[in-house]
Amino acid sequence: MIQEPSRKYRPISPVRLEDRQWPSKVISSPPTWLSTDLRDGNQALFEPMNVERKVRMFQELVRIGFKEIEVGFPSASQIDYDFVRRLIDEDLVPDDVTLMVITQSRTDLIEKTVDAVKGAHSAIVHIYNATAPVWREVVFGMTVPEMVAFIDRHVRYVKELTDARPETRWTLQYSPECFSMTELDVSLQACQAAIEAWGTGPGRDIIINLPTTVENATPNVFADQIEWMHRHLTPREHVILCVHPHNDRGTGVAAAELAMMAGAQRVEGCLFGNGERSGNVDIVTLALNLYTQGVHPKLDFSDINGIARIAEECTGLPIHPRHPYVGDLVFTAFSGSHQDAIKKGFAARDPNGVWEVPYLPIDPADIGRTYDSLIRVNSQSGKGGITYLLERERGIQMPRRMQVEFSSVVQQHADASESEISGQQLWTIFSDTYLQTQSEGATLVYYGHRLDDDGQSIELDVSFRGQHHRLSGNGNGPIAAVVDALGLPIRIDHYEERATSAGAQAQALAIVEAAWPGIAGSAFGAGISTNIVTASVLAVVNAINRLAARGCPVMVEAQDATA
Ligand SMILES: CC(=O)SCCNC(=O)CCNC(=O)[C@H](O)C(C)(C)COP(=O)(O)OP(=O)(O)OC[C@H]1O[C@@H](n2cnc3c(N)ncnc32)[C@H](O)[C@@H]1OP(=O)(O)O
Ligand SMILES: CC(C)C(=O)C(=O)O
Ligand SMILES: [Mg+2]
Repeated sequence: MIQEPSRKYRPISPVRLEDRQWPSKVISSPPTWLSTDLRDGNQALFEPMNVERKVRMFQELVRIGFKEIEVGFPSASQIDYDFVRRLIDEDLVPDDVTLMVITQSRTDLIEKTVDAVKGAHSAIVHIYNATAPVWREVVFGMTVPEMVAFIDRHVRYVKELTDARPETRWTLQYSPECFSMTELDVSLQACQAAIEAWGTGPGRDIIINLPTTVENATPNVFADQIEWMHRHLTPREHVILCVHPHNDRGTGVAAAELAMMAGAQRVEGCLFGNGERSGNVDIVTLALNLYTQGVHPKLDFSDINGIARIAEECTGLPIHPRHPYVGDLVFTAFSGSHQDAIKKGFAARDPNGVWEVPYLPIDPADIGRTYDSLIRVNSQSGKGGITYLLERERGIQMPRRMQVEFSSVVQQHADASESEISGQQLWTIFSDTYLQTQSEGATLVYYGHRLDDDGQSIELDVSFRGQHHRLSGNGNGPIAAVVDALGLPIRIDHYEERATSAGAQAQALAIVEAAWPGIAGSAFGAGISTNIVTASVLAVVNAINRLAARGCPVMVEAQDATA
């Protein structure tokens, strides 16, 4: 990089528009969408689509709900020409869908283009020429008046050819390529030339398409340019004002949104931002941005993953995991405070109310995404996410203090492994920590019990240090009876039991927090069984084993030793 980029790069001049209106406008209805996946998108691929892939993409675009689709540059390539013919000849174009075909302003190419859509019920012929100073001077060698005459001549030629084919409903689209780099008065002259040559008026609309062929300014400048054109184009009521943003500065979506606020009625772009260089504007993001503001985009992204897979297959380009709305990770929170807030948001959610789940701009279910990957665990995660995942995967609900304790155990594993902890690994850690507690030399092992009918006295079979013991105890419930039978000075600070699944074969999860007088802190233990008393006994035994691991002097005295 050079030290003084101002020697090499020029900032764009701001538009003099003191009374600009767009900043206080709100987008309340969707634009007309045009997909250029099969043209601008296609001309940007390592390997352009063959006819089969184009048909597949076309059918997907129709399914999504696009009513205007730019299908190619038929005068430039035989594949494009054959593809357009196939759509028409095989009657693959629904009645409410209009094909658009692009051509340079050259008579031979215009002829072939109009010919390519022969027999279509409706068609848009898209004609363009670059209008910005460098192109005028370097590429075309034309003055502004010469360029205006050039546009007039070629639009009249399109009109002549299309007027001769009244069986098709024709619309003209004119694009001053590189509009955002062109002086506004020159763009206006170019567009007015096209508007007049086309005979625009009642029953004969024209689409004026204003591109950021190469995005070159902040989106507010583009919005000013659009509002300026919106105010000056005439007859405005017969002009469909369209924008075609690219994404060279990474602000294609913002440019399109501000342009809609500034008067654009139609937007051209590609699925997932495919397109030349850094892409055309991403129509999926734009549409779902509208949706999350309560405006239905009139495009259907209910199965966004399915659409993504087809787009990837047709273009050969993978979608980034962080791509808005569709990326594999965009509904995933790894970080602790986000996980905590999402978990609480879901718990507090009114299924029929307004969507207000923290950190989730959209309900993933609305676009066919599951809640499965919402929360994933790594070293950045906290108790909220960990407990959410365990509850979702295994139906395990932990009391708050146990959540705190368990999250630090998981944290150690995540730090040590330096990788993500899956739901299965989380379960293994939970199980090793609370269900299969083993401690050197002093491990209690549960073998069985018999509880009397009123649930107040128990006979317990355990082994300790290799010796089997049959112990008996009494209490005002099974837990108290177990503690009594063991004859240990433990205090039960917390006990809870709940089913981890529904149905007759449901497993009960018992959780016990036990403390040993004189030893700081407490220990949790858990037990899982289809029998609720077994689950409770296991939970007590596991809590004791964890206390023993901390140095509590556990000793089980035989009352009635068995062989
Ligand atoms: C920003 C965009 O996305 S615009 C779309 C761009 N897409 C494409 O160009 C893909 C398809 N294009 C092609 O395959 C080829 O350009 C073709 C087949 C159309 C034409 O090929 P060629 O006749 O060999 O011309 P070439 O590609 O070199 O184009 C340059 C010529 O076209 C002229 N030209 C460029 N754009 C235009 C235009 N919009 N209208 C009229 N002439 C134009 C140039 O001035 C140059 O003319 P010159 O030869 O007299 O100097
Ligand atoms: C042909 C035009 C509209 C284009 O694709 C562009 O300028 O980006
Ligand atoms: Mg383009």
